[in-house]
Amino acid sequence: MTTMLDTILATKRDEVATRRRATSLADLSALALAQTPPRGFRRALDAKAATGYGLIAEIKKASPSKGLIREDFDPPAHARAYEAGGAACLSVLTDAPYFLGHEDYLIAARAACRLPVIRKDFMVDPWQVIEARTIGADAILIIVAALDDGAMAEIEDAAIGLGMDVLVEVHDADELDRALALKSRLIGVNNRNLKDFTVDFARTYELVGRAPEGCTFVAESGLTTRAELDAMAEHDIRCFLVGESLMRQADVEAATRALLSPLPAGEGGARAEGVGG
Ligand SMILES: O=P(O)(O)OC[C@@H](O)[C@@H](O)c1c[nH]c2ccccc12
Repeated sequence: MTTMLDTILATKRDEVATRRRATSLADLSALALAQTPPRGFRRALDAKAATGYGLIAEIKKASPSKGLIREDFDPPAHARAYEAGGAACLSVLTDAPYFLGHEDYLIAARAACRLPVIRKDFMVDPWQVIEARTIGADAILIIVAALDDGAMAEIEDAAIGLGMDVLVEVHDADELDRALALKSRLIGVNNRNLKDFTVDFARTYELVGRAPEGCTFVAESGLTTRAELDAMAEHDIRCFLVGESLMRQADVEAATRALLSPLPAGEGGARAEGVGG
């Protein structure tokens, strides 16, 4: 069966082949090395998680499963709102065909704030990692389901060589084992199955217990309310990647703050109001 992920990856391979013809590796590498150094992505996330929740807030215009998410899409304004609301890091979708993303959105968002930024795209070739650095990305995503072990290691080494962090995304125990054979200890569990788009928080709960000490563990996708984050925290998960539910709010800054702010004293067991959920 051809899955959505297969389709996206096939398109991505064609796109990368075209881009590779337009710019030589030497030129691209020179551009990457001329950038200011990466902002520490994992460091920023861990710092926030030490005293609260570490949020990777995503700038996302549309998705294959949801269509258009944000009509008045404004990456620099969203970046400033996320930063003011207390996010640790940004994620910016750059895939155009399926997510209506663009490299320029990442450039504009990063320039508008001081947060580290992950390029959220489908990496199939180390060439894309160098390209990500030329637009300023501080981190990249490796989707374990999309790559064989050799390709994952090559892509990770390219990122490490440029001083970038790598978020390694898994959705089952086999993928987690393959992720842990890499060097990065920043692991994301995608609650959304990229093959059929179903969301299941149980995935995160199952896998967090299998991650060794010293991992930064990020729950990704489908998160909407403060109560959901608090439930995850009971399983020791303190880092989250949230896109759609924040992007649908008129006041992104207030919604981000509401998601992250501590519960008022005395409300211990009762859950605070969520955003949009
Ligand atoms: O918008 P959501 O449901 O909050 O999810 C954000 C993020 O986890 C999701 O966009 C995502 C996770 N992994 C990905 C891989 C590719 C594209 C997108 C994603």
